[in-house]
Amino acid sequence: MKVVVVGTGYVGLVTGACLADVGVDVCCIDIDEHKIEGLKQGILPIYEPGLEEIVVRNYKKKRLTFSTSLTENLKDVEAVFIAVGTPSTEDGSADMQYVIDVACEIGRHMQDYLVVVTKSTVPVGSSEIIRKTISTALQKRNVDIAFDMASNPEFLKEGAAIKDFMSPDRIVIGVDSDKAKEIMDTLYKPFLLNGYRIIYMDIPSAEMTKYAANAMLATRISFMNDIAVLCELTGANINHVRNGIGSDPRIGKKFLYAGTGYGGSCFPKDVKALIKMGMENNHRLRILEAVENINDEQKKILFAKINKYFDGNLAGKTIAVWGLAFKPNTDDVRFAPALVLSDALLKAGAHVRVFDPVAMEEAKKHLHDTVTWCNDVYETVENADAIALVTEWNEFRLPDWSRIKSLMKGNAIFDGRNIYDDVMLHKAGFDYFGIGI
Ligand SMILES: NC(=O)C1=CN([C@@H]2O[C@H](COP(=O)(O)OP(=O)(O)OC[C@H]3O[C@@H](n4cnc5c(N)ncnc54)[C@H](O)[C@@H]3O)[C@@H](O)[C@H]2O)C=CC1
Ligand SMILES: O=C(O)[C@H]1O[C@H](OP(=O)(O)OP(=O)(O)OC[C@H]2O[C@@H](n3ccc(=O)[nH]c3=O)[C@H](O)[C@@H]2O)[C@H](O)[C@@H](O)[C@@H]1O
Repeated sequence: MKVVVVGTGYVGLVTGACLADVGVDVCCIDIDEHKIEGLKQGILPIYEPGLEEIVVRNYKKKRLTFSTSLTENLKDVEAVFIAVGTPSTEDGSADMQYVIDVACEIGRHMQDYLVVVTKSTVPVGSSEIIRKTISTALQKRNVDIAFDMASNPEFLKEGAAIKDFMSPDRIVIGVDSDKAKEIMDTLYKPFLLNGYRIIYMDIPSAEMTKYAANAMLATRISFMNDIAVLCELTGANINHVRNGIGSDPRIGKKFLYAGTGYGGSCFPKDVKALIKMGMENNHRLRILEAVENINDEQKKILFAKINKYFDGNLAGKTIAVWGLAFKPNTDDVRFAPALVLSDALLKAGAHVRVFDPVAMEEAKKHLHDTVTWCNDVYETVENADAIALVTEWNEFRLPDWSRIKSLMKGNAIFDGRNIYDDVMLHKAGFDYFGIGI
């Protein structure tokens, strides 16, 4: 079986590599020549645990190939997965331009029947727009080639993408033809051996399912961040509250962690796009408006705590920032809370010393040059007045606190992810501040 995946980013590369790993003949396409050249040499454009091994193994076996040309790779293909970006436009809606470009290209060059699978996160109705775009291109060529659409939104998490793709909780597929269903069934059967389920539905429902899933998860996070603020004001502890409510199976334990706000390339943009979709349909999604507002506030919370601790006078203070990626196990810094914090600290006149185990190179593209880039946690804390833990990488969990204390000028720790034991740190002589505790 032969498929093409267009867009070789976090989703496209994982999709292509995992399909190749179960025996499918996959060609991954990207317009970024540098990315494609690197991949041919085994250099991955992203950090994702376990991905390199799968990419290299399948490239060597020639089941996985890379190209910048979709045109030359559409022959004998049964499905084309569209996995290009759909970032926010200025008004918050999803930018469909990259997806439409790919649709035009497919219409201009497809030879035989194939299924066009939308894997990018796209607003409801997009598959119809893609279908029309392809049909128009076929009409211009004066050819009559049949094709079907499928919506197959992706639910993987960065940092756990391989496991999420290989053993998914569920695979959602929207189709409106038996032929497309048959092809999607064949492609995904290898991932269903342990009883994992494909949920079939109509195409608009599949498109909406993706947004609703991300919006629900973002809502849980903003809800907990809001309760965390109230915990601090009333003397409760959000960690106990989380344990208390998470034990109710109707609520569940996951995605209840208060922190510095959700970041990443998806929750922020997908919440925005869903709000916009609501407005376009004369329906205000008031819960999501609150979710977004709370998140914007939460991203400022560590700065507010640090600023208060130093009585509003951060000029000349040195702050060590631990973690730059929007979450652990990724180098992705898109909409990362650490960038918001670092910028605010710099603006207030503080010296900012930063370290992240893998996201330093990515962060350099976004962060002001005046931060000091350090090689490890110990270097960041040299003469620091305070530490701000923003990303809960494993290696930040149990550092040598006495060494850290001896290297620091001050003794304040601001724990943006509630990973430290406050009692232990107080005993070790630190002033400790968490979120909602
Ligand atoms: N990052 C994630 O964890 C997840 C992302 N998604 C969705 O998947 C989509 C892709 O997201 P990412 O993989 O993060 O994006 P990304 O930005 O990492 O990768 C997109 C790739 O598409 C390429 N591209 C753009 N236009 C192209 C064209 N015309 N032809 C060929 N390649 C083209 C870009 O050069 C880039 O390499 C988005 O809609 C996103 O919302 C869904 C689930 C998870
Ligand atoms: O559409 C997408 O791109 C993906 O978005 C999220 O995945 P991802 O953004 O990679 O990472 P998450 O683990 O969901 O974390 C997102 C943000 O929420 C924060 N978070 C997460 C969980 C929590 O309890 N509290 C919390 O603040 C994280 O720190 C991070 O900043 C979803 O979890 C995926 O299912 C989805 O496919």
